[in-house]
Amino acid sequence: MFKSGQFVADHLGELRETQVQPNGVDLTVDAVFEQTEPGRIGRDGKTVGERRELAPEDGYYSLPSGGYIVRYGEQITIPADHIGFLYPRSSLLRNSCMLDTAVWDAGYEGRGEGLLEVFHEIDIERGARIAQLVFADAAHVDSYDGSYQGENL
Ligand SMILES: O=c1ccn([C@H]2C[C@H](O)[C@@H](COP(=O)(O)OP(=O)(O)OP(=O)(O)O)O2)c(=O)[nH]1
Repeated sequence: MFKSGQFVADHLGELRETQVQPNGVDLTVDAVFEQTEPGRIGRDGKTVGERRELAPEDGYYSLPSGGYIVRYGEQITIPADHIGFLYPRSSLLRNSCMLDTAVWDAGYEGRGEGLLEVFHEIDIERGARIAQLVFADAAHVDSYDGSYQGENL
């Protein structure tokens, strides 16, 4: 079963009232990066490629078509017995953009990241809402203890 937006809000850091939605919590964009060097994914390990942080102009990121890594502004905790899913705000889709996300594991804590795909140039204000995080009940073996634990805190 999916949880209410208020339940999700109770597991996040400081939020604006407008971020709490009926079924989840809207996440904001805190930083945008462009990858500059290749990463590497092997059978036993991985590295994340170098990236450079973009500077907003007058508070806005003007993004030409391409792929960007975004860091969310909220401090996230995925509680035990739950799993998190993140969806793009539909206004992104309606503007020819997409946010790609992975599984948010029980026990994860941090300020996570996602891949913003821009198919048509868009202006996004730093701090604007771009995604919605929802929680569902989930059975799990152990809790998240990977290399991204505690990231960006
Ligand atoms: O879109 C997403 C999805 C998840 N996460 C966070 C929460 C998740 O629990 C953690 C690790 O994700 P995953 O398990 O997919 O990472 P991995 O590539 O398997 O690395 P590791 O084995 O170090 O965890 O990253 C994000 O920041 N963005």
